[in-house]
Amino acid sequence: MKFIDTGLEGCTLIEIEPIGDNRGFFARTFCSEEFAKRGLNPVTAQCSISFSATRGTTRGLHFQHGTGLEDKLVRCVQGSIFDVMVDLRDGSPTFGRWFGQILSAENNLQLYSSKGFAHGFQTLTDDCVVSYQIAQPYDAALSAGVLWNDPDIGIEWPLEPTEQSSRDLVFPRLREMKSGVLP
Ligand SMILES: Cc1cn([C@H]2C[C@H](O)[C@@H](COP(=O)(O)OP(=O)(O)O[C@H]3O[C@@H](C)C(=O)[C@@H](O)[C@H]3O)O2)c(=O)[nH]c1=O
Repeated sequence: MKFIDTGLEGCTLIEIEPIGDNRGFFARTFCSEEFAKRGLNPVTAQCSISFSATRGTTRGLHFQHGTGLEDKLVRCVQGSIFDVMVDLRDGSPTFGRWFGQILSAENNLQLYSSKGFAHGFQTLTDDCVVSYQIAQPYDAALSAGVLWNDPDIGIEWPLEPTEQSSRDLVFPRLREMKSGVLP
């Protein structure tokens, strides 16, 4: 696995390194020892997947509050997505900045963010499957979000959204939040 700096401390791009042979390939997508060595949380409390049928489906931007703050590893295992992490950490020198990266079943890239980031993505193909590995359990009571198109964040989404949840459309803007998210 290669660990690649994104310019946002706490957000790391990870390139998996497939070992190919006559059958196909084998690759590690996670290794607790390597994660711990690089300061990434090696705990896995939950693995989840989502399926999005339509290109342009946009999910997020999500985070959990307080004790629910998440360390999250995201991978696209079918199709292709534009994946985004936003730094919401109070006092962070990169507060409010975002990092976006295309993740696909083919490009071998995964995106990791530590506590205090919001996450969202947009599907670039139909029939996308996104896989998550998260260090904390889901807690609906702590689940929160910030508006996907907040102009103060200014994410350059590649497509006009097609499908979104009603909840995602009414999240507050960054400037309406009382404070950022404390890691
Ligand atoms: C995230 C999540 C949702 N749910 C339930 C709540 C709801 O009934 C249904 C769909 O939830 P959502 O609408 O929140 O699903 P979705 O919008 O796909 O939520 C996901 O978005 C991306 C951007 C992330 O970063 C993920 O961590 C997660 O927040 O699944 C769980 O039971 N466990 C979970 O971990």
